[in-house]
Amino acid sequence: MSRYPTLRSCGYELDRTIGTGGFGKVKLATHTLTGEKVAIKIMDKTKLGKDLPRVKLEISALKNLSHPNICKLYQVIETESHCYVVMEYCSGGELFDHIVEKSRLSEMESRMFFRQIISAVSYLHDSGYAHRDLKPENVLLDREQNLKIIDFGLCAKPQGGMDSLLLTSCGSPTYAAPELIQGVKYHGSEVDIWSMGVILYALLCGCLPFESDNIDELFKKILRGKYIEPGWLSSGSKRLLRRMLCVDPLKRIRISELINDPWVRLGFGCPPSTKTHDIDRCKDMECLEAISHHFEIDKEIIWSRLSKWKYDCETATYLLLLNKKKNGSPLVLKKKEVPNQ
Ligand SMILES: O=C(Nc1ccc2c(c1)CCNCC2)c1ccc(-c2cn[nH]c2)cc1OCc1ccccc1
Repeated sequence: MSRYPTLRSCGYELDRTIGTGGFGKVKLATHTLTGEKVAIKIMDKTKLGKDLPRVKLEISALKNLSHPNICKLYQVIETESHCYVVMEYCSGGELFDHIVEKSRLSEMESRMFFRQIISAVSYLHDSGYAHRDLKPENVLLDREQNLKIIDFGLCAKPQGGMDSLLLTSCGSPTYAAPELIQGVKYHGSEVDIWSMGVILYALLCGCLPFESDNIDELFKKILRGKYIEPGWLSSGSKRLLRRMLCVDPLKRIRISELINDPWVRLGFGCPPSTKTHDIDRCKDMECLEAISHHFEIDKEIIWSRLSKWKYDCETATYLLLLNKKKNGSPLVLKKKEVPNQ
């Protein structure tokens, strides 16, 4: 008997566990109706304690965000004891493991990944959010090596907009900006730029710019902002890293400059895409037709419910059908097996 009967009754067949963290675990699963694979974050609410607000924050942020490089939310299922968050399947695993596997990436491969991060973070900031915990472990890859940012449990949506200051010291020290670890007021967008600089360094160098087993030593290194520039770095890479890993947030490169930086545009001739029209929020008649046919309900009635974006089983089915369409798979919904009498 499945340990999570709720998920089975909500139309998911669970597979193995692929990640565990402070929040709980992540299991692979298949959405029965569409046959699409998903990742389900399973959290025991009774054990979350102080982390419960982080989970709520991540869910509310993900409900407002729709971008090709941000891990998609499909459905949220809550019971008395558990919270299940059904997410996009990212079978390429962590960017971190990809870097370790190749020891370091070429400048062009680094640029290919880094442009996707710029695209996602630019969209995130334009939507009024700061991630505040950007690190290679929070960047996954899908099977086509498209990059997906995860874990918005520390993101912030400053009340007064992105120009207002934050104070909470959070995130992983290794990737945290000087002003964040100093406990002074900071701009969320500026700390994200610093963390992106640490990620770019990891991509190009295969190691981290600031490391120490001793937290005080680590803080000193970050506050000094001095790091090794390996001989293989091009002058363009070195210049960009210096502009991102700039201790003074006022002198640090801004996302608007980053988008148009010559290193970022090299070989592409254009800046990374910044605007994303919410393809997932568009009314797709083929997907609506497939759902309408399967449930024998009028398309307009289905759309009137879907357009409330409740992230329930109907939202999941619609978004996963959009996925199937994007992958060129037939838009067929599986008939529910009638248990043998
Ligand atoms: O689909 C996900 N992961 C995933 C799926 C398939 C495979 C692998 C990995 C690699 C291992 N070999 C098998 C293939 C996957 C999707 C979303 C999320 C997720 C979204 N918000 N939070 C977590 C987590 C996921 O992962 C587990 C994990 C990966 C890195 C840190 C922590 C957990």
